[in-house]
Amino acid sequence: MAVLVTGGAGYIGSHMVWTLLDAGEDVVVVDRLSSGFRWAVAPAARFYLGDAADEALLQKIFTENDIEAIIHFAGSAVVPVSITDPLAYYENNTGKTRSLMSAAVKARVRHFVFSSTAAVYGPQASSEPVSETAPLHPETPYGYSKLMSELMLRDAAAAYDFRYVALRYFNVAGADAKGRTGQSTDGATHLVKVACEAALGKRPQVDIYGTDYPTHDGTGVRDYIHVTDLTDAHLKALHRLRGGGSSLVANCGYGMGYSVLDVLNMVTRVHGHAFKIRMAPRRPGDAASVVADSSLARRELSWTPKYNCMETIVRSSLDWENYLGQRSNLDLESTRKALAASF
Ligand SMILES: NC(=O)c1ccc[n+]([C@@H]2O[C@H](COP(=O)([O-])OP(=O)(O)OC[C@H]3O[C@@H](n4cnc5c(N)ncnc54)[C@H](O)[C@@H]3O)[C@@H](O)[C@H]2O)c1
Ligand SMILES: O=c1ccn([C@@H]2O[C@H](COP(=O)(O)OP(=O)(O)O[C@H]3O[C@H](CO)[C@@H](O)[C@H](O)[C@H]3O)[C@@H](O)[C@H]2O)c(=O)[nH]1
Repeated sequence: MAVLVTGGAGYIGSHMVWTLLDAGEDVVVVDRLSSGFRWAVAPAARFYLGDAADEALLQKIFTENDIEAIIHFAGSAVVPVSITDPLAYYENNTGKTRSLMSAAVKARVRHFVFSSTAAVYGPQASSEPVSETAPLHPETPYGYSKLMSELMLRDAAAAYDFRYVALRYFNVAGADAKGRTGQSTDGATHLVKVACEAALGKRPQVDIYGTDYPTHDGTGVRDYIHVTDLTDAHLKALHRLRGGGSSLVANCGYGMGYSVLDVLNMVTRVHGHAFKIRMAPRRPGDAASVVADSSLARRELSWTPKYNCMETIVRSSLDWENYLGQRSNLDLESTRKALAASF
């Protein structure tokens, strides 16, 4: 029996593949490499290049492998782009999730774990910490594209022999403790990645988007979760579904809020050198503070985070950024091309 990981060449998906392999699972990946990298996929996983909604490709994957569960990461994840190009987000995040679910139901794949997001709550999430029963008012097409997928999962589970766990991620950061993978996307917008790049001289500075929020220092507060704790929650979700547990929607965060300045100070401290910081206006769609009530995931999934420490998150991110810097762009590019040519 194998687990199909869609988007397994991306940031979170590539960590999921290692978490599954470390747990002795048989892993199959499908990824179209729009933002992921072939070299990021652990060699022991079987890789299919293509779209996670391509019916013929999925049919081939289901025929060639005994897929028992799907963990679905493939999607578009840059929130501001979802505002300028909403239809692309509804297509890739909602329409293609529907196609994948339909193929799963037809092939009798009964277990599905889905990448959802804290963005489903919207800006009123400021009354912290936010639990799963909070009103769902996404501020962006990205949040709606994920919420609509959650609703499809709910209805599919009511109608078919199909169960799911949707995990609403808060701010994912950090890299594999063994240095096997990390966040490699060019032009990333996530704060921890941006700050690590600036610390290592890959960017001229970090802009702080808003200094007048009603938070302890005026900058935005978020709940940063280490990517390996997140993938461990997915593994626990898989165990729940296999054990006959009911479908579940649960937050994944630590319940600890850090401001932008807190994060930048930690990067400076761990790195050992200051880097340039610039005050900038608020970014559209940003909430003042978003912190998880994660008691449901801890209870229902028996999930106990192991890396819930900002210093650990930042250290692993800096280690990965250093590693990327040591491998020249040429090296990464030629690895990528050579692998792509082999398909
Ligand atoms: N990073 C975060 O903070 C965060 C927070 C909440 C939710 N999420 C969700 O988690 C998932 C993974 O995010 P990530 O940060 O790893 O992003 P990522 O861009 O690094 O990974 C996405 C992967 O999916 C692939 N992909 C995209 N569309 C595809 C398609 N139609 N078919 C096949 N492959 C496709 C990309 O090539 C990439 O490898 C996304 O669904 C995202 O919305 C991320
Ligand atoms: O260069 C930067 C980048 C970010 N920020 C601030 O840092 C905080 C975190 O921003 P970012 O890392 O971009 O994450 P979010 O906008 O909070 O969104 C993330 O977290 C959401 C869940 O809460 C996910 O759904 C999204 O995919 C993911 O991008 C916010 O206050 C931003 O305004 C800056 O000040 N400067």
